Amino acid sequence: MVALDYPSEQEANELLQSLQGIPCYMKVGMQLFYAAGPKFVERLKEEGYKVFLDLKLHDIPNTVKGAAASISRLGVDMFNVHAAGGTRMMEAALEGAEMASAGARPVVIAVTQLTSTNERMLKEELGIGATMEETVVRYARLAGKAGLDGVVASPLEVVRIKEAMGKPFLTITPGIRPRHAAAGDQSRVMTPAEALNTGTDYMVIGRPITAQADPRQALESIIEELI
Ligand SMILES: O=c1ccn([C@@H]2O[C@H](COP(=O)(O)O)[C@@H](O)[C@H]2O)c(=O)[nH]1
Repeated sequence: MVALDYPSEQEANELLQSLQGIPCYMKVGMQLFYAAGPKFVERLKEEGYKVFLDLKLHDIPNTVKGAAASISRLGVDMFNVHAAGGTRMMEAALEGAEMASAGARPVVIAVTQLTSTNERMLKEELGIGATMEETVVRYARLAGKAGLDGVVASPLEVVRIKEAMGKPFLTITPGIRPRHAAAGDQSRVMTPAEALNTGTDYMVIGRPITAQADPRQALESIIEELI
């Protein structure tokens, strides 16, 4: 999955042009969605892209249900909520998605702990006494209980999530960094090859592709590393 983190539709278009013909999911996050709006998402779908709308819903259940319905009407393939919203909120997301989709609803997943969070932040800032792995697995269990299809986590937690939830429960993993790439604000990272070995279902990759002088070449070299 390529993270289209751009401030405008025009810049996203340039990236789409440069990656033409390479089959990958396009992830639209808050930056681009708030700039380009639902129309851009609809256009991606019309052009045949698989779309993950990464808006990380987190609100009271009734509001999330409505937002999930609006998102589902855009025809996206996947969207997410924060597991920290609790099981009732996650169930409401699913209800909204089902209500708005005739037949196949989008895949609905939950963010566990952001991949920018490290163990120190977990303990000292968030006041969570459990380890990162325990916390992520706890959120994965909540998401599974609510009927969601999977979670967003770092590749470091995939093996434990799959052990706890079974293989069909999806893992979507940002925090992917090729060996010489800067980690930036990401704390829990793995290389693409290491992440593949964990059995993750989808890798989300942004700046190691989008911030490079030649994004196509950057993506091709990541794919080569994986085959
Ligand atoms: O825990 C999370 C949840 C979402 N993300 C998103 O993934 C991409 C990662 O981009 P990079 O440039 O490869 O760091 C970005 O859109 C985040 O919003 C995440 O990183 N961690």
